[in-house]
Amino acid sequence: MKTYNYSSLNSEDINKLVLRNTDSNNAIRETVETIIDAVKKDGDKALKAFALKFDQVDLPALFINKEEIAKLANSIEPEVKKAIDTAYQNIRKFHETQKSREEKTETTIGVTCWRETRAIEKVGLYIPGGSAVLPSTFLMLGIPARIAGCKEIIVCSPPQKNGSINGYIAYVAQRLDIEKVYLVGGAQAVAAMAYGTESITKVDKIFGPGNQFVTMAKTIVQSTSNTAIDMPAGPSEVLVLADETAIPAFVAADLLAQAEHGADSQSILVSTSQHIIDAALKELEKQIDVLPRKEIAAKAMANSYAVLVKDLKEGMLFSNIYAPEHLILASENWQSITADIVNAGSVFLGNLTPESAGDYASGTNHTLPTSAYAKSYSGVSLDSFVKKITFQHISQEGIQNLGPTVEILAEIEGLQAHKNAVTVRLSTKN
Ligand SMILES: NC(=O)c1ccc[n+]([C@@H]2O[C@H](COP(=O)([O-])OP(=O)(O)OC[C@H]3O[C@@H](n4cnc5c(N)ncnc54)[C@H](O)[C@@H]3O)[C@@H](O)[C@H]2O)c1
Ligand SMILES: N[C@H](CO)Cc1c[nH]c[nH+]1
Ligand SMILES: [Zn+2]
Repeated sequence: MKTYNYSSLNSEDINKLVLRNTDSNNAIRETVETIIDAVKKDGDKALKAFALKFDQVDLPALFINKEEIAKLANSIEPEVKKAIDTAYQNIRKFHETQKSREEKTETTIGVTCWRETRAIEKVGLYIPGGSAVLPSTFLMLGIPARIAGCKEIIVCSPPQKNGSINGYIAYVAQRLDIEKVYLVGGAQAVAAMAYGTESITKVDKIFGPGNQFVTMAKTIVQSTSNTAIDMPAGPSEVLVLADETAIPAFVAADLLAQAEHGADSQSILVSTSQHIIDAALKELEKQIDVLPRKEIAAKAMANSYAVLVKDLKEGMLFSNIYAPEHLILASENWQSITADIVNAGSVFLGNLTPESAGDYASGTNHTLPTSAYAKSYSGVSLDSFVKKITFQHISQEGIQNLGPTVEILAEIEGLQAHKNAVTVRLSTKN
């Protein structure tokens, strides 16, 4: 892994360094556009053809129904059920705290304004299942969707080689009371949920992470259909900011945890200490050797780097430009620097807080913005599944009070009909 010295980098170097290798990938865009067009034209037939092409599965049916879900869910080990239940409870507890109720405000005499929350009616959840099946992502998306009260929840996940879903996905589906899981992956799943097919309902908003094909498809459909997306949540990434109080074995483990997601993942180490960088890289060589997904992790690490900085403040400057999906503060001094965090999807504080805890079971959501989108997007939360509608009521006293102001403003914009809508009320006493 290459090490850069922050003091010898100019701003152009830094801007190049923080670019993800997934950015502006025209080949992927072309592939995805072709897939979207085929789904729009041929619906379910295209979905089956893509399952054969990309997942090597000849699907007799496009979905697994409730009875099949129950059978598969029954087959899983009791200790896994217990672990899923624990994660479910913690994620539910944290997301329940996000329910908010806003006060009504009288902005001026007789004029009352407020907002009310309504669930998005139809949502589509994408559960990745290419190189690893992620039931944890199903929990992260399904729990807030249920708390919000979404009426229809469509779930798509790539078919496994046996043309089904695994028992862990089925158990989560059962816990969330999901009727069907569609055996559709990749860009074609996103297109199906954005445009609808014979068997998949068009949804109002699509949620979920995925590989470059999934993320590109989400980016395209949000501007070509009236279906919204949560955010671009692509290949996983982590930035570990470590000082001399970091523990090299922990740092190495955290870098590898995100690297094993995919060859296009990225793990960045920023440290105030050359000794910590050297020791963490040595540890990494040891730890990577025993990983079942070591080839994938090695490719991701080849696409990663370290940066030597003079202190935590300088490290945070770099981190804010990189805007990582996950930021780990591997330091006993983490309290001294949290106020400087501006851009990050989710933050893990101190040497004993592994990022994996947030991936699975601490309670926070693991569906997070990647590729520097943490500069402008938040991760998935209860808010992602609701809309906030504004309301207002104006009384007799209120229209007399506010009306003249509206009349003047409408006048200067040359919008006479707007002005009249007030004037007719001012002249009519109820
Ligand atoms: N940002 C987040 O919050 C977050 C959370 C979890 C996972 N992730 C990321 O999600 C990703 C999951 O990726 P994955 O590949 O394992 O699963 P995936 O489900 O996203 O993608 C698998 C699908 O991709 C399609 N595909 C594969 N090769 C293709 C090709 N050549 N052309 C067109 N389509 C093709 C297939 O339809 C396949 O079913 C990883 O990169 C992981 O890092 C991100
Ligand atoms: N780290 C991923 C988000 O980038 C989420 C995940 C799911 N399973 C394990 N990890
Ligand atoms: Zn992970």
